[in-house]
Amino acid sequence: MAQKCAIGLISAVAASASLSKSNMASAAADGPLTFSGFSTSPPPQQQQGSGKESGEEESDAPRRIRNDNPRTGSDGFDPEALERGAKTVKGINNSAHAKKVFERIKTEEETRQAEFAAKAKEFKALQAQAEAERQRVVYEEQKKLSQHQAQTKAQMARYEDELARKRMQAENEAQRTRNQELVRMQEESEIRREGARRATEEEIQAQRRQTEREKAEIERETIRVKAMAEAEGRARESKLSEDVNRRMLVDRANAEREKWVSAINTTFDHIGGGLRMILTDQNKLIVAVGGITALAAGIYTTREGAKVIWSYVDRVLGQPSLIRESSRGKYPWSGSVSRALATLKGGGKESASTNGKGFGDVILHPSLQKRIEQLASATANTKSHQAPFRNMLFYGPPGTGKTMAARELARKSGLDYALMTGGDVAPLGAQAVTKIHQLFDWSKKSKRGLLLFIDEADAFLCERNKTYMSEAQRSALNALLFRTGDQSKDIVLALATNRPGDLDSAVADRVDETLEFPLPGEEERFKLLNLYLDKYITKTNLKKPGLLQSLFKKDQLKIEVKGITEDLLKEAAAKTKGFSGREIAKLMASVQAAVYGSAECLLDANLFREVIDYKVAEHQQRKKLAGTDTGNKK
Ligand SMILES: Nc1ncnc2c1ncn2[C@@H]1O[C@H](COP(=O)(O)OP(=O)(O)OP(=O)(O)O)[C@@H](O)[C@H]1O
Repeated sequence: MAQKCAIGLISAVAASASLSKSNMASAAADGPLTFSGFSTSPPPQQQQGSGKESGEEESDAPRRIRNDNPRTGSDGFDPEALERGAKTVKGINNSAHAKKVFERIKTEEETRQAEFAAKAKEFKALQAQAEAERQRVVYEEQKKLSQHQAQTKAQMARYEDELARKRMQAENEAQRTRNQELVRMQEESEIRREGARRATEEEIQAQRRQTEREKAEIERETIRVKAMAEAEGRARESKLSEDVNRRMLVDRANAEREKWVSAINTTFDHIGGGLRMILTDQNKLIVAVGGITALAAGIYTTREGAKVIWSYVDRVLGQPSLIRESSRGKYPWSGSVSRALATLKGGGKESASTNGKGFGDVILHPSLQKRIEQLASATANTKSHQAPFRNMLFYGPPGTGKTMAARELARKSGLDYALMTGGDVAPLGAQAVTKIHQLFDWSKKSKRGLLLFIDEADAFLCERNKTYMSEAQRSALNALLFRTGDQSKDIVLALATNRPGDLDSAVADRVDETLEFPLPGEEERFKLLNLYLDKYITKTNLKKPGLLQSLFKKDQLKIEVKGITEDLLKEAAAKTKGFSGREIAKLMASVQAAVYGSAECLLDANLFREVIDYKVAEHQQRKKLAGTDTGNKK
């Protein structure tokens, strides 16, 4: 029995020990270790803080009795618990169901052990979970940290980039400012250099101009002196030859006079004898007086009758007085006579200017020339188709070839042409209207059709309400407007003016084609210079002297031409900018005069240049004067 009891006690102690062990394990997990079963002196705060645990233990373990006065030995061991255990064991031992109790206790103990194992497992799972959680948190923290670090790094990079950009901008700005400063300095130095260059150039040019002016002055003076000397020489020469001629003439006249005196004396001797015979015979006297009277009356009557008949013929068939020039000639037959003479002269061949090809001696801009040619062929076709003619207006500066072009147009179109000047109408006064009608009647008689060219048309056909226009002039204009009211199949009206704006609006309304004649361009000036060089210099050498010239005058001077090249003519064409065709023709006439004025009758490059320069200076001067004039008028 005692043995059993001991065993029970031992197992109780073991159970307590195992309980204490499991308690220790749980306490290790939960917090500070509690040893409620065999606690010697539990710390007061632990007892207070673990109230619930002690409560739980109260429900699970046998109830413990509070010992306020523990009997502890010198070594600190309190045997009371052991005693209590022994008592309990004794109680259990005394019980009839001790075995059952033990078994129950064992079962409970096993259950509790299992529970503890489950709890430990659960605890381990929780611990693993907590570990995983901790790891996740650590990972997240690390992730956040790395993100933060990456952000910081990116910010740092951005900031550095920003700084670098700003630094670069600042550097660029500084560089640009430096460059601008440099450019400004360069520009200033360039301007200074340019100013100095210009000043030098202007000085050189002024000097050159001064030299040229002096040279031109000297040249002009030389030409003047030369011309004067030449003129003086010629005058002296002609005076000498005049004296010789006069003497010869006097001798010849004396001889003639003597011849005539002797002839008259002989005649008078005969007449005196005859008269004496008549006067002595009365019958003969009567016959002689009657015969002489009848002869005088016959002569007078014939002369007066012829005058009357001629004036009638002239009025009916003759050319109106307003016409200055005409291809028809003064009388209807004179056109064909002159044409026949021309044919005979030319041996049946037509000259280059009248052969229908080319454009005669008129040099025009190619486009204008083409237009005139087209107009000529259109006019020719108009006539052949019996359609009405188209009137034309030529306008442009003076001396640009308007009249010449009108003549060529008429020639090419196969029409007759007649030329009148607007300025001739005003002096006719009250006669003007009759003359205009006469002119149109005469024009209508042309079988080939007639191109009536009115030069300086603005003098006659200007605006009708101008105050200075006379009544006669207004009537003449009205007469012309009346005659040109309808489109004509006989007359082409070609008007030429330098001031197209002055024409009466009714006149402008009658115009179908308007052609502008501008000043010749460089190419045209070159051609004009060539043409007039040919006309005034080269061809004069080929001209045969006339009969009178060969009888009475000494041999014509031959002009020698040296060094007048195409380049020289081109140079002259460039210099003569602003010259009209007429001015160029006159310029070449001046060249001819200068050649005749020279001792050797030689035209070389120097003389040619001299005259050109002189004429160009003259032209500039004239233009300047005209400018001042117009300025003053304004
Ligand atoms: N285009 C030209 N081609 C050849 N010679 C010309 C030309 N223009 C003018 N001339 C010369 O000038 C002279 C005058 O020409 P024209 O009478 O045709 O001029 P215009 O224009 O009718 O002048 P204006 O308006 O003064 O009457 C001609 O005789 C000729 O020597």
